[in-house]
Amino acid sequence: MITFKEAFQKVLDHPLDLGIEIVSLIDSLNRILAEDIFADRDFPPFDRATKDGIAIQYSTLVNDGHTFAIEGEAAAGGVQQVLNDKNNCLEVMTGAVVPEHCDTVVMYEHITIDGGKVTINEKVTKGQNIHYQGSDEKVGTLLLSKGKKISPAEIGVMATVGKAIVKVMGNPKICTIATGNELVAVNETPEPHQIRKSNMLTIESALLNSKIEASSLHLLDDKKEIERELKKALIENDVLLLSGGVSKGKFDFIPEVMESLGVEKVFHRVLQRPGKPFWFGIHPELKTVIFSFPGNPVSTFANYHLYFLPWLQTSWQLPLDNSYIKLSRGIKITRPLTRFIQVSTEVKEGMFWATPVVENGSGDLTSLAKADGFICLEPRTEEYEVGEVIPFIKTR
Ligand SMILES: Nc1nc2c(c(=O)[nH]1)N[C@H]1C(S)=C(S)[C@@H](COP(=O)(O)OP(=O)(O)OC[C@H]3O[C@@H](n4cnc5c(N)ncnc54)[C@H](O)[C@@H]3O)O[C@H]1N2
Ligand code: MOO
Repeated sequence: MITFKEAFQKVLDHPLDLGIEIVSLIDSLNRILAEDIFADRDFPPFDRATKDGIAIQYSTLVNDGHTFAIEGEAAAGGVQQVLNDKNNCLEVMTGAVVPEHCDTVVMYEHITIDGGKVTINEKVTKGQNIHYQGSDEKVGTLLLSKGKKISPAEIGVMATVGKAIVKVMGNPKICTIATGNELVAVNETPEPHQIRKSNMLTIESALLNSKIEASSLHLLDDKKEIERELKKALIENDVLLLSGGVSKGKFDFIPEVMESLGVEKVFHRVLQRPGKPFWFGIHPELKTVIFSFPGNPVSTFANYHLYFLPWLQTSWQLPLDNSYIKLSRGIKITRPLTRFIQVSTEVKEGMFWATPVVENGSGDLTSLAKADGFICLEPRTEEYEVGEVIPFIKTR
């Protein structure tokens, strides 16, 4: 059996080229940007008034007690106005182009208007209340780099530079496959010996967090059916995510069927808990990548986060996330398995701390809802101490 570190590396050694997709701006949310985004003009694109009030020429203020006649008004969305007489002012609205010959804006709260004449009541600084053209970014500046995850903030930036369509990293075509005769649909009432299938809905919803829509299959423990369905699935998809049927049971057909269909086993079984009977392979001609996770719900969930998500990051040519957390309780981990322990997290004195959740093994799927992630503990002779900083895999 190989170690977790070896298995992890082998998975990362088999990335797929997922290409690039072109999507509408709004559909790019939560996708990975596949192009650099530049400023198409100066930001802001003109000297912009930042207050509602009047625009004046500052030099006029040297005459104490000067009052300004109102020449007209400048509204946001209107072309630039011109102040004809420097002794006058123009009313100006936030977002309007600062009128020609004006260099200062005074807000309404600081002036009095009486009979069409304006008196300024507060000290004025030359240039106040103007957001100067190009003071945020100059035309041609790189605003967003390829590889960035697109959040609503990036959508706003791309909208302002006129990106109606966006290049994003391609998604793999994925089929999630549940196996086992004991499984019934969520809307069915299980017989006493049956359970509802939950693993693949967990995985399908996790994929939606990465904006990937997957198809799904349920295979009964019938070798012929498994063979027939997997053959099709291997051709039609880039990735298969399976759950169940990979340990030692008489009906655990997945590894042998995969190999009979020409899938190359990269490894089977890893020195880890949960998730030990994980089977990973690739079809050398079809290039399909197969993650066959152990069926216990915590094992499927753990291995999705431990292996599939880093594989996806690598296929998208992104760096891997490395998170660490402090341990709130001492733990002893003996050889030979790497342990992934479900923890809840809390912030104390500005640091994140992890506390193991109460759980009942890898079949206890209710424990998933108590945890914020897994801590990764390698076996070692000394106990892990309170306050020790350890790797953390976030799951929410
Ligand atoms: N003799 C051995 N037995 C087992 C070993 C072993 O090394 N030797 N490993 C154990 C470990 S660890 C795990 S994990 C499981 C994994 O077994 P399989 O991958 O073959 O999974 P199944 O037997 O099909 O299912 C296990 C368990 O999970 C439930 N399950 C399966 N699919 C779903 C689903 N889609 N939704 C909800 N629950 C699901 C299934 O009903 C079983 O209870 O093997 C141990 N045995
Ligand atoms: O993969 Mo198993 O998770 O150790 O129950």
